[in-house]
Amino acid sequence: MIKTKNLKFKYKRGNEMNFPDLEMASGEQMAMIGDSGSGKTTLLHLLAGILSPSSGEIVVDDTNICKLKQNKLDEFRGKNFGFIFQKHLFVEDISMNKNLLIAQTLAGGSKDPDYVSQLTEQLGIAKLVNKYPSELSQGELQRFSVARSLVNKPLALFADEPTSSLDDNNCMRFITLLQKVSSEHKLTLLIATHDSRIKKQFENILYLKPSGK
Ligand SMILES: Nc1ncnc2c1ncn2[C@@H]1O[C@H](COP(=O)(O)OP(=O)(O)OP(=O)(O)O)[C@@H](O)[C@H]1O
Repeated sequence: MIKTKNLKFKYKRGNEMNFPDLEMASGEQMAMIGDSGSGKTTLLHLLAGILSPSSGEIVVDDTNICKLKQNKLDEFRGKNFGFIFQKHLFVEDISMNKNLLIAQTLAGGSKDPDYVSQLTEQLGIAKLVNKYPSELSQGELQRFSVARSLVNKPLALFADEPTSSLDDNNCMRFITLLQKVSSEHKLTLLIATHDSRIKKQFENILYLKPSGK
């Protein structure tokens, strides 16, 4: 469960943003829609504990993450959240398999090659694990991004504009993949987007108005 209350945030040189309260049950899927500048990335970063709110609460299951000290917050984030961004950044001079394995150790856990194999099988990229990032297509890298977001068995997956550079077919294919992964792994899924094609794929939508109000 992810729940926010009276969340406010202000960048050093910006206006205060007020965010609508959010409540997502475990495994729920939601799209966050808003124009450019409405605060989608900011809200995702607040939920993920990358930014701290100026006031308000963010509760994930029984933990108010705003009250965690930095090292505990980093640990909580690594264990419980997966991220997918528009650009898929991987370490260029190691194989995809190693990229996935370091994502496990960076989050403070130990390497679990069996789970990595299981995920790459499930996502149809098992044959590509010994390739390097520069040898893969954007679509393949995107699947590896999904694999990487799942390697630590998170509770929630946050995706920031994951489809804005995709054509219609690939957009729908990717959203369907994220929804399938979310259902199979019982992951809470929140996708931030201004891509109107995504809207009809979700029953639950959080609308952000400019400046978060
Ligand atoms: N580091 C920063 N310092 C100051 N203002 C910022 C910073 N990052 C974002 N902003 C401002 O905060 C507001 C919300 O930005 P945010 O990136 O969250 O919006 P968004 O809805 O994700 O936009 P987009 O769809 O264009 O990615 C915008 O007005 C933006 O200019």
